[in-house]
Amino acid sequence: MSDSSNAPLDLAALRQRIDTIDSELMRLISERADCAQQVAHVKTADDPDAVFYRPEREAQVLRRVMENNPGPLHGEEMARLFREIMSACLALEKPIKVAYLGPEGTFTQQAALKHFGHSAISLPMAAIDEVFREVEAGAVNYGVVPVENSTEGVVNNTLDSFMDSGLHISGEVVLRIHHHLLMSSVTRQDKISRIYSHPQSFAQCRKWLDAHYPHAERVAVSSNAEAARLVKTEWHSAAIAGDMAAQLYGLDHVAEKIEDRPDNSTRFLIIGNELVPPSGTDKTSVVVAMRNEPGVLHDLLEPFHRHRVDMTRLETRPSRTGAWNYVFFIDFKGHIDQPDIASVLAEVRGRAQDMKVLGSYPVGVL
Ligand SMILES: C=C(O[C@@H]1C=C(C(=O)O)C=C[C@H]1O)C(=O)O
Repeated sequence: MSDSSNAPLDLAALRQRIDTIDSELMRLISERADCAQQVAHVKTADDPDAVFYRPEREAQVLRRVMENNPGPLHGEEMARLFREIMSACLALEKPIKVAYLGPEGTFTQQAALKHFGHSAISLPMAAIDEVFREVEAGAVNYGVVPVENSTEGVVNNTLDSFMDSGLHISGEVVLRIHHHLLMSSVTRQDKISRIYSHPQSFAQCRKWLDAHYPHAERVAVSSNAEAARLVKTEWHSAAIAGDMAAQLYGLDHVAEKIEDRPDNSTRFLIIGNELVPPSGTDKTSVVVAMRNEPGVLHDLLEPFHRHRVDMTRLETRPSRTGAWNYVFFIDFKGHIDQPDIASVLAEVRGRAQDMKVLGSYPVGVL
């Protein structure tokens, strides 16, 4: 390495090796795409209306990639590459159509692309219930909606939409949420007196704002992407939004990663029409209605405890109909096809006024 006269020769040799590897990679990816196409033909031979996309199979592929990854690339990075290869392979048959809580540039769009890859067609919707409606109407294959944030808690609109819907959960995706203070080319950085953002983002950056912009007016808008759009024309305004919105509207960073908690993350759900077979590492979500009587919470939780089922979340929502007094949203590890899970659910159903399985789905891989 000390002999610098060798460097150009080494560089040329290395580049030649990379070119050879790329050709081989291309041949292998094409062979894989050809295989995936053949799988699609097998599926349609059995059933002309077969869905090509298989969430449980994709989760297995990605888990295998992460387990077998030899490095030096990080496992998640390698899985992201395979995520895109699978997405492109699937799109050869028919690109998957996904509705998400818009507008363009939201974290929900970022979650949709993280889950389905960039070959999916993603369509922005104005509200969470519109995402549900679009999937129910069959206009899209899947929907993506936020369900909980590690700092701010549950997204009530999403839980409420499940109460009225027959849709199932077919997946989850967790996204690290980084907020930035952004300005446009017309903003005068020393004169920022108004900051636009979504109320959840303001809440997630409250301490930072109190410390750095205590006197700026905080204007709540319907999404971070909308906030980013607004600052394009206002010289005294800035926006709090994420990378996607910053890129979409060509904004510059005044300050990066201003969220109060470094582990700030949001969990999104994928909603669709089908129940998903087991992938090996799954989660189940149910909604249970109980009478408003003493001891109901204990009655509800006791079977989970006795069967040693690992509960990952419990949310309570007030019922919106007279018949449902208390509504609990419960997430736990396992799949409804497993006998132990089936017996817990049978017991819970016996104690509840009503119970609906929202879905069993692969634990988020990426
Ligand atoms: C190829 C298949 O169909 C689709 C494509 C996949 C892939 O490219 O690996 C995986 C699952 C499906 O979404 C399959 O079911 O195996």
